[in-house]
Amino acid sequence: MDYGESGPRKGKAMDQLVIHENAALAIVEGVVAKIGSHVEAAEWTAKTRVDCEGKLVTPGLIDPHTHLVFGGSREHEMSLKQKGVPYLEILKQGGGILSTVKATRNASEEELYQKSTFHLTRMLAFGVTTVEAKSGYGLEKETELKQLRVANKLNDNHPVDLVSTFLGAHAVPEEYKNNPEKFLDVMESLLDEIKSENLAQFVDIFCETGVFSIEQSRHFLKKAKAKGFHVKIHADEIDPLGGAELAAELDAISAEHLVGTSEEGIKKLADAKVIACLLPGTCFYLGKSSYAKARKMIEEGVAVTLATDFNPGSCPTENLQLIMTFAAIQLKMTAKEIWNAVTVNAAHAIGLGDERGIIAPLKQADLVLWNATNYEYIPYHFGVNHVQTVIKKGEIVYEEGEQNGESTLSYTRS
Ligand SMILES: N=CN[C@@H](CCC(=O)O)C(=O)O
Ligand SMILES: [Zn+2]
Repeated sequence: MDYGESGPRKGKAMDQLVIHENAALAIVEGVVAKIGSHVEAAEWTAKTRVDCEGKLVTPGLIDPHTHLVFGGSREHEMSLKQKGVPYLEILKQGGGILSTVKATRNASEEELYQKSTFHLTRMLAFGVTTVEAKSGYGLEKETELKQLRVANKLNDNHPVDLVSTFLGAHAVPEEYKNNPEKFLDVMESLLDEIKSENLAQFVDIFCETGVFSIEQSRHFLKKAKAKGFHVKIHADEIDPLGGAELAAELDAISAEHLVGTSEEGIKKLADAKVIACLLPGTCFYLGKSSYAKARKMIEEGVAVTLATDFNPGSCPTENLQLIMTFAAIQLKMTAKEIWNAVTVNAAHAIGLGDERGIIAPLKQADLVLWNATNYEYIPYHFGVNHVQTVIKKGEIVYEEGEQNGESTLSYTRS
């Protein structure tokens, strides 16, 4: 991808932050109008003032990889995992993704909408103001479109903005288990309708042993590109098949997981300017001992972003702050690299880098006021929520509650 001059941060630039001390900012009509000192701000006229004294304020967090809309849950898989049954074996036996497919097919659009609202509101409480949401638990026309419609409706009604990704190629359903190519043809046949109704901005595929091969993924994603979609790939998550190399070949906007990616694959990602979307929460939850080689990626000049991968199987958490800690401990990323990963680079990974992800004049006023004095504190003190206030397009949409230490949550959208 060509991002021009103001693209994602990479290499040494990933380890730099612009920090304004004792600063104030003015918001007009949902965008940042100016940044000045708190002394200057005393002269500004404002309808509403938010006191941030002594506190950290950052851009709203952006979660660029989630599977937000799904039916059911998979807590019954925990004991299988504990017995050492591998993730792909559970899938092969008709569980895993396929069990969520059954629950999602059986859920009404309204049920999915209510359930996704609950998860999305929790993400907002953790400081997330923009989310990417994938389909992929339908694996048939009706349910895939149902999932995408739910995500689009959430984008219309919920304060958090959503971008949608069509992941119809997430697994081979039982009906096509002996003919995955035919199944991909069916998913390909949905692309025109998805495009014309603007139901998704991206197309993704799970390129993995026992799911879709490199050849099948190349064929499918080329068709999506020909229809005008940007593409993403679940690449090298379990087995190093060469998904990163394919992402580079296809000029994907991002490649996801990349746990087993080779050094050659990393170089190709850097050359092709594919953003590496790393998901350390998934490695943690699958009990893996190896994680994506973030240090090597940053050294080679790959722009890295981080996401929850929120889904009912391999990473059931809405908490992007927790992922920031995993990135520090397991990926050895610095606090500055982590903040760039979950803000500006995440925005670029979902095509919104021009308008959000940093605090600067004319950028969308999506902000988080933290119960912390400095940016290093958030990945350091883990497992709790540090958010005090979330501002979305200049409006307060979440405030930590004061009663009994519990959070209260309010959101309206004008
Ligand atoms: N690996 C493929 N898809 C998801 C998991 C989906 C699931 O297990 O339900 C992922 O990115 O980890
Ligand atoms: Zn995923």
